[in-house]
This record gives sequence, C-alpha cells and structure tokens, in this order.
Amino acid sequence: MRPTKISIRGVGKVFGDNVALEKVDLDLPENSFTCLLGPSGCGKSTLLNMIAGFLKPSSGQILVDGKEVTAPGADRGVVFQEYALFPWRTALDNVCFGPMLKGKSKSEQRAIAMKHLATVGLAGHEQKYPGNLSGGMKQRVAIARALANDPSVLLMDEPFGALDAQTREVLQEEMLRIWEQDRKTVVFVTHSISEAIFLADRIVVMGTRPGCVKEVVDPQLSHPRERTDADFIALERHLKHLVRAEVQKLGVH
Ligand SMILES: Nc1ncnc2c1ncn2[C@@H]1O[C@H](COP(=O)(O)OP(=O)(O)OP(=O)(O)O)[C@@H](O)[C@H]1O
Repeated sequence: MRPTKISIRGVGKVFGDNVALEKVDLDLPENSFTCLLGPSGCGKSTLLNMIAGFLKPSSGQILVDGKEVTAPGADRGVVFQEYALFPWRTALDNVCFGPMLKGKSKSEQRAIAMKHLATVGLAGHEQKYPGNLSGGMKQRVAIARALANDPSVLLMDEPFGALDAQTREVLQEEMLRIWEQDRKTVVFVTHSISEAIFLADRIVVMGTRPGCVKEVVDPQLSHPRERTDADFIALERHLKHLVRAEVQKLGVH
C-alpha cells in the first residue's frame, strides 16, 4: 500500500445557495494518477481548486502530506485549459518564472527551464513567444512551467480540452511518459472517458445535484493502453453508462 498523499475528508462546498459539492471523501495515494470524470457542473474544477488552495472548503478538510491545505503552495503545480502563459515572455522566460520567484540565480533559472522544456519536447523553441506557438506547444510550455517548481502534486484542469484530437492523443502519451519518469501525484480533470481510461490508475466518477463521488474505478489495464482493446472498450461502456445517468439527472440529453 502506497502512503496517502492527498486526503479529502468530508469536503463540501457551497456557493450562495448552490451546493456544488457534498461530503466528498477520497484518499489519493502517493504517485497515483487520478482522473476526475463527470458531467459539466458536478464540481470537478471546484474540487481541484480546493486541493490547489484557490478555494476553501465550506465543510471538511483537505490534507496534502498530512497538512491541511489553507493556501496555494509550490508543492502543488497547476495547469489550466487556457495555457495562462505570459504573452510578453518567451517560452524560456515563462518557465523561468517559478524558479525566479524562488530566488534562483539567472543561470539556475535558465538551466531548470531548459531541462523542463526539453522534457516536454520543446528543445529548440525556447526563444519563441506564446503567440508563435501552436495550442499543443503552449500547453507543453504550461506543463514545463508547472514542473519547474518541482511540485510533488500536479493538478491539471482539462489541460488538453482545447486541443484537436490528434494533438490531444500525442500529449496524453507525453503526459504518461513524464509521469512515469517523475512519479508525481497527478489529479487530472477531464470530460473525456477515453482520456481518463488512457491515463488514470484511478478514475473518480462524479455525480451531480449535489456534486459527489459516485464511483471510484481503478482500471487494471497495463500501459500502453490501446483504445481498441476489448478491456478498454468494456470499461468505456461502463463509464459512459454512469456519466450518462448523471447527465440525464440534469435533464440535458
Ligand atoms: N466561483 C463560483 N461562484 C459561484 N458558483 C460557482 C463558482 N464556481 C463554481 N460554481 C458552481 O459550482 C458548481 C460546480 O462547478 P464546477 O466548475 O466545479 O463544475 P465542473 O464539473 O468543473 O464543470 P465543467 O466540467 O463544466 O468545468 C456549478 O454549479 C457552478 O455553477
């Protein structure tokens, strides 16, 4: 049994009279790759933002390494769907930003940034500005930027949601390679059932009204996972059924 890295204990979140999440209990082991899957509005981003420390739970608590999360911290790197890069800084300078805030020297910043840009396949593109990078490349920079702080937890909110299908599959493979190399604890929000099965060793299916954990599935499939394998398809069918039931609860068909 791996030690628990992130412990979510009886967590609820209300926004005014909207109960976004109710009584969420989850223990995520160290080095695990968890996907939060579920229909729009079930509270995936809210849960991720609470782990990140951007939002506070209305009830319950979230612990990382046994310590309650009360604010954002460098131990938790975050990657959003909308790249969130500084357009006026080169790829290199975007990635240098975290190490700079940590007080690293210019040469250290550069060495760290070069290393992580190479990890995400962007060696040779360091001096390009975000405006001259494709969506996939921008997201690679965003991942490198998160990795440059050497967080032990990587929180990703639909990071590949804005990419075309082909680029998305390539980045999913890259993400697994990075995770296998680095073994961070990853929490990854997605709408895509196939993305969740491809990536995760734990899939948390969330339900709606109020947002909650509906089922936790640990795909026992070896990597690399093939989307055309019978086991992959069987799990896809099961998850589709679960998610569809939640969508139908919302009256959105
Ligand atoms: N800052 C906020 N203020 C008020 N309500 C909010 C806020 N953030 C989220 N909510 C509400 O909380 C609920 C959960 O939203 P959340 O964005 O976490 O869901 P989600 O599963 O991530 O959805 P999506 O897949 O569409 O991104 C929704 O009803 C949403 O309207």
